[in-house]
Amino acid sequence: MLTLLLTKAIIDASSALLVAILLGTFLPAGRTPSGWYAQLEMQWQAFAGSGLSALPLLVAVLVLSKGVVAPLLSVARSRLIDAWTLKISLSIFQHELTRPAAQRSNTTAQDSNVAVNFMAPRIVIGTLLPSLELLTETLVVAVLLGVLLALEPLATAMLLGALVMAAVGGGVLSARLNNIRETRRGESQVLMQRWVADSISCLREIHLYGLVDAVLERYYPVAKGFARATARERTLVEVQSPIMELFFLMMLVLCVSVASQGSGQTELHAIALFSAVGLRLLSGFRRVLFSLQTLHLSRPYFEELTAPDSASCPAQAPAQPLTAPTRASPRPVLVCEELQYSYPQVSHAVINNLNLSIGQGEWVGLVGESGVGKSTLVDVLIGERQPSHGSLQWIDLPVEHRTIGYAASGTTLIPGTLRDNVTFLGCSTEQTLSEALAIAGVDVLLNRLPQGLDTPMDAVEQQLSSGERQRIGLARAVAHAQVLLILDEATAALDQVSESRFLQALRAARPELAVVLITHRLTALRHTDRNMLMADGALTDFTCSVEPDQPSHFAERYPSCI
Ligand SMILES: Nc1ncnc2c1ncn2[C@@H]1O[C@H](COP(=O)(O)OP(=O)(O)OP(=O)(O)O)[C@@H](O)[C@H]1O
Repeated sequence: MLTLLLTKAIIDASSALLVAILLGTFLPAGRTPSGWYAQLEMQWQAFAGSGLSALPLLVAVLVLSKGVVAPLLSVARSRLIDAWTLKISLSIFQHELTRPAAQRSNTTAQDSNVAVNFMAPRIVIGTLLPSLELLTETLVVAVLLGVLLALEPLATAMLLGALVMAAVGGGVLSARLNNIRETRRGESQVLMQRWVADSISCLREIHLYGLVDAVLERYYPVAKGFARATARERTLVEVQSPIMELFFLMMLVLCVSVASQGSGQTELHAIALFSAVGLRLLSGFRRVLFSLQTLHLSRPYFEELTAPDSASCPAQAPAQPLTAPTRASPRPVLVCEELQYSYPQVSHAVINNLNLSIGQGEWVGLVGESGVGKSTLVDVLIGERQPSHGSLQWIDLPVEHRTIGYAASGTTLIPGTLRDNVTFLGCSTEQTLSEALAIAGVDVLLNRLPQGLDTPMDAVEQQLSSGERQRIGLARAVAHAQVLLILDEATAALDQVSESRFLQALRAARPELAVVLITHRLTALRHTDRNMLMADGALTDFTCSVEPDQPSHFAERYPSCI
């Protein structure tokens, strides 16, 4: 990259000199013979032969370098940026996907965290590149300018005239290019942002179902499209820049040649030389400012990237040794003993001395006041958070987390079809898929969709009710659950009859499945085998005879749970 930039800077600087020489050829014959330009001209004649006119050659070299070579170098540079953007984007996304919950900030997917990550590739590219450019271009321009300033004083309204003309022409060109790039880049930008935001909203599912690689694979073409669009945008800008400079220089040539006719001035060539190099200086300053701006913008992101805890993901905790089950019947699949968990920077433990055993096919209801720690417990159960104390043992499970299905109250739909959203980039069989759809009651929605399972969700997402959306989330969880299904207020958007139907259908179709049902709704507890109440970080057995028409018992005892 540095070589490319240096080559381009040298081409630009040489072009400026070439223009100055070209301008010299238009000047009146009465220029000072001892002047530096006359000396230069003599040397050229000695080198090229007196009969050979330098003019066509100089014009050809100038047009070739500014009009062809410089844009080509810009295209090559954009290709490199393309590769960088893609690589940085993927690594940031992978980092975000694999970072343990404890290291994640509290911001949600829609918040600045994602926005910062999304902006990162552009910020990084926009920072590194101008910094390198500064290095090469300001060096060349500063040297040239120093020499020319020593030779001649500043002058001329002609330069201003040329600048005005270039600015007007450039404004028109920029407006047209802006329109083109805005529409092309906008699409991939929206899709990429959506992928990152949605994936971060679904992190629990992605981790549980072991889908980090699958998500990255799907994200790859999106990121590639974005990288290409970004590179294309930069290419347009970069190609525009030398063309604009050429335009400006041509204007300058015109102005000087017209003004010098019969004027008798002898040093116009110096003005021209100064102007040509001055142009480079102007663009150099512009890039210095741009670089400073982007460095300023990107500083918070670099600080986050270089923070000690973001360097890498710690290795997954080794599997706990299997011990004898503590309950004989039903056969336990999960046993937790004396679990403890505190959030960083929070003094009290959200989970404190918590014991829980879940048997195969057993349904456990989990109730408790809002904010008591139910979702935190789920995070600990599914391995998103590591307990600070106690043991958590999965019995006889070869791959401990991929056998758990999980659904929460909110369902994030990922870009793709309904099928993609239920299989969730995994490889569920048609039978598992249709069974999950039927249990969750998505089959009704399915009949309404124009392309059935292959209907792109983008097209119909706005038309889905919150209950229909939740059914898709439930189907996703059921399709992935093999041993345990965790429903964290996952039926809250369904009416009670629909919720009851779903739970009955689930029990009938998947009797082997253990279920943890977290709910604030009393009637759901009719479907569980036993219930636990969470309070002060621990669980206590909770028995209540809950009838649909007699909710008062539970409500009176624990009014805040309803
Ligand atoms: N990332 C976090 N950092 C610090 N504290 C947190 C974090 N996430 C949750 N908490 C706090 O931990 C406690 C338990 O939160 P949790 O979401 O587990 O409760 P909950 O029982 O699931 O609540 P609800 O029924 O409202 O969903 C709350 O006091 C909450 O403010």
